[in-house]
Amino acid sequence: MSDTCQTLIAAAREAAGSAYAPYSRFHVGAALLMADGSIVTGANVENASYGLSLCAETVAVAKILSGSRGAVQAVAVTGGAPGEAGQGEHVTPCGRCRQVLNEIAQVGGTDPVIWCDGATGPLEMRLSELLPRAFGPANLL
Ligand SMILES: O=c1ccn([C@H]2C[C@H](O)[C@@H](CO)O2)c(=O)[nH]1
Ligand SMILES: [Zn+2]
Repeated sequence: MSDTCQTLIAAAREAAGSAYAPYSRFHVGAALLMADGSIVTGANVENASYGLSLCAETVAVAKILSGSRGAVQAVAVTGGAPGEAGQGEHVTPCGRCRQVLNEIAQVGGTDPVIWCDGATGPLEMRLSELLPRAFGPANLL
């Protein structure tokens, strides 16, 4: 595993510790590596009206697009029971988060590497592999 992957997964696991997930008790953390070397993290934020819950990746993307709007080079995602992120199955971004992540890819002109944390080691793929033929600005009039 590269140092970058290790660092980003560690940041995602730490972020998972800040999850507000009293309903699913599934704590997710996301860490996004910016082109300037900084790391932006997010954790899932649930709601008693379950459908209003926000995924960790979406929280992190909202931070970026409402702030610096820098280019994202890599993303790490992890999840699990409290204190056990990364100790189970690989956690891949849900369908909605793939589309949300595609927006930062458009803004930064990148195709970020996505590292999905899991007990057997991280899965690595590009956003374009997770979301082929994505809907984007080119589809709009
Ligand atoms: O990519 C994902 C998938 C799920 N979750 C959250 C949503 C919900 O709070 C909990 C269980 O689905 O995990 C994320 O944060 N990211
Ligand atoms: Zn999601």
